[in-house]
Amino acid sequence: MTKIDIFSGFLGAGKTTLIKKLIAEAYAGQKLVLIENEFGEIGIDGGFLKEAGIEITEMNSGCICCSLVGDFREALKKVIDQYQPDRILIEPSGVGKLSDVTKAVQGIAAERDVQLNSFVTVADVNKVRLYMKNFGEFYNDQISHANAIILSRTGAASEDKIARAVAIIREKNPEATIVTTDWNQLKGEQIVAAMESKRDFVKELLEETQICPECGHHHEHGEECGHDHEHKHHHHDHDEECGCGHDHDHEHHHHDHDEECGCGHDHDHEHHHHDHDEECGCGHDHDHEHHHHDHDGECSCGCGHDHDHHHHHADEVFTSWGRETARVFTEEEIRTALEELDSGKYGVVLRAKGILPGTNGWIYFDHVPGEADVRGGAADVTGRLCVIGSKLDEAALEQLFHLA
Ligand SMILES: Nc1nc2c(ncn2[C@@H]2O[C@H](COP(=O)(O)OP(=O)(O)OP(=O)(O)O)[C@@H](O)[C@H]2O)c(=O)[nH]1
Repeated sequence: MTKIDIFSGFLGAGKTTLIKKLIAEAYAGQKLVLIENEFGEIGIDGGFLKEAGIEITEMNSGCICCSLVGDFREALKKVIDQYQPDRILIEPSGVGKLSDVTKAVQGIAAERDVQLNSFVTVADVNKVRLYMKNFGEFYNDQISHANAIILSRTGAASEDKIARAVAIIREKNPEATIVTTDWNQLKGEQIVAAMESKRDFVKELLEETQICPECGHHHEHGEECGHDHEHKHHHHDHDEECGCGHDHDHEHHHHDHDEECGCGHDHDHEHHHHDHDEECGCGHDHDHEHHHHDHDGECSCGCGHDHDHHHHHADEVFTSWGRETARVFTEEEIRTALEELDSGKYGVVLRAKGILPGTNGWIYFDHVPGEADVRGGAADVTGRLCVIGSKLDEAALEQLFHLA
């Protein structure tokens, strides 16, 4: 039996950072395979764990949920047959839709002995609102399909910022565990436990005090309840309890997705039809009040493609620019270039990373809007850099990095 864990999350959210932590602290001693799908043509993350004996399958030049979906299934099967690992960690590209990835993985369950263990989304606490607004089609899919959402960068965020991020995430996903604590304060095992199950404090307390959750009376251990609890209203979808506190007979054994409960309370059925308030994802701030693009109308999203209503593939909205180069850079040059990326002159830059020869040793860098990390590292076979975003101006990027 191989467990499969999916780590989704938008560009630069912290997926790789989290996976590294879990491998070091929680998965020690297990036979692991990591399947990484980078959106950019040039794989840069690969290699970081090779020394640690982790098997890595890199899938670049496309999205495992769009153009590479067939290849992805084959790669999964091959990895299972070849290594019989305890766990397969899947890191989809930052612009992959989690629902597409889980579908692809579910297809495997019929053919191989696998357990779909967790679907996690890593979200940068500082960017939840922005990305939801500008890239909602992709972002909200990742948020709403996760069984746990792990916020990154909370160590430096205010209590208020964290609370606001949680509130808007909750609108899209009422069920998931949301990890709000700074990862540095948590052991890998604690994060894995949160990914795999949701703690229900009410249930735990009731069990501890031996209060019957059905009738609210105290029963001695092992004692039958004796009350007539035939009103089991398993009729809010997905085992959801009504929670409205009324003793009403739920005869209507199943609310369909859009059907109102009728008990007059505001139950949030949002997870049945997220589509309504989803953004187009093309990066424009337009209000989609009436469900997406009109069915028989032209697509108004402005991306100029003749595509299926409200379903963009990542490569219709996002592009990547990458180069391999032997050019030697100064650290100063890199820092200045990364600052420039936020100016808007190069398109909407969402992520940049690189490993480049430098005048004082090799330079490694990571960039997300408003945040650049430039550091030293080991020499590589050649220099590589990659920029991902929407409406990138490639000629301007070439000039910025003096690669024209
Ligand atoms: N301070 C801080 N930095 C973080 C945290 N998580 C990620 N980062 C930084 O953010 C950058 C991107 O992190 P990655 O782990 O590479 O993000 P990713 O989601 O794998 O990114 P993609 O490669 O775009 O898929 C790196 O510079 C990390 O060091 C965090 O919790 N706190």
